[in-house]
Amino acid sequence: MSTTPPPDPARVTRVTCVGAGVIGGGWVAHFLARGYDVTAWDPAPDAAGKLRRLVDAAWPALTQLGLAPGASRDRLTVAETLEEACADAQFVQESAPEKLELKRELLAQLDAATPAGVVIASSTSGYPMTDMQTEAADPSRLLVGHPFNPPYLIPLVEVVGGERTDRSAVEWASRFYEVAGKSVITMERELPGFIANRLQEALWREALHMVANGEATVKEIDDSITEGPGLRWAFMGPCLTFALAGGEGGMGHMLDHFGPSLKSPWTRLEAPELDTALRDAMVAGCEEAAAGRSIADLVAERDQGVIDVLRATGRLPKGAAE
Ligand SMILES: NC(=O)C1=CN([C@@H]2O[C@H](COP(=O)(O)OP(=O)(O)OC[C@H]3O[C@@H](n4cnc5c(N)ncnc54)[C@H](O)[C@@H]3O)[C@@H](O)[C@H]2O)C=CC1
Ligand SMILES: C[N+](C)(C)CC(=O)CC(=O)[O-]
Repeated sequence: MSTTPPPDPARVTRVTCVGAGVIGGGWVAHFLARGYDVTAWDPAPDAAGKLRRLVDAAWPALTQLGLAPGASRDRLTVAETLEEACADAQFVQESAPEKLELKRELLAQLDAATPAGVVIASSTSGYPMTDMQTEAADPSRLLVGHPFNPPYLIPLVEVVGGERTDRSAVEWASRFYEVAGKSVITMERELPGFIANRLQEALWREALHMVANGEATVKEIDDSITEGPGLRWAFMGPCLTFALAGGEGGMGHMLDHFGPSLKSPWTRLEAPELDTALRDAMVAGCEEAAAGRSIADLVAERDQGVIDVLRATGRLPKGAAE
């Protein structure tokens, strides 16, 4: 780790976001709404216009949630080069495409361009930092800060370092994200898919299986969650809700009762083949489930839904309009 200490997490005013697609753009919107100066860089020729459209689409939801004092879309700068974007960064969030080689090279470039001691986080949805920090001169400040879509509304960030990450960088990032309004899980060790994606992957694998085998439609799969367990999961996780399935006997009775019958589903599950037929069936199923709503309509519907759930469960950020 560099001997230059990073700034106090509570005193950070400038954040750099590298990669400005769905997630990078979502991070930009989040940090702007929390009152930071944000510099973004993305190599795509149309990146600036796309980013500003994404921030504009997110702003009504963020305004409804309550903006931090001084928060403004005017505090976004789109840099011409990666070096310019990182030159005076106090924190860097990388959200480039999920390709291991690209991440390795990009993180090394970011490390070279960012002031010593400043922490650099990757939004990767699954690569362990140990596999991504191989090319950087100072891997000790590189870590994963895995967000959930959209980062400007879903509170969770999973923070985890790699084998060559300094523990102090992990602690710094966890504290910084908390100050920036996120809900943080700091993981002690690397797990493929971290915690939440590992769970989502199990669900997703079975959804694809059912569509591939013609056992359920996309709409039935989605309705089975939104009309069923999803209602509970917004405020009580899968373990505690299943403890209630054991009645007064709680989790002990639940496991004694249902454990033996779960052995078969736990052991028969395999990865489905993601062939063209399955890809096309998923795309057609989602179009049918969208029932004429555009992606922009669905984004607005999702954003309002998340805000309503946060409000209903008493988790609106401080200062949000009731
Ligand atoms: N889409 C999602 O729901 C989530 C994605 N993530 C992670 O976030 C990261 C970004 O994913 P998305 O935003 O979905 O992808 P995206 O495809 O929407 O955006 C990626 C952006 O990176 C830019 N880019 C391409 N090469 C680059 C480079 N060398 N340096 C910097 N930027 C570059 C592209 O122009 C594009 O704007 C990935 O690591 C992904 O795993 C994490 C959580 C959720
Ligand atoms: C689809 N995804 C694996 C990239 C999703 C995530 O990583 C988290 C999320 O937003 O659910």
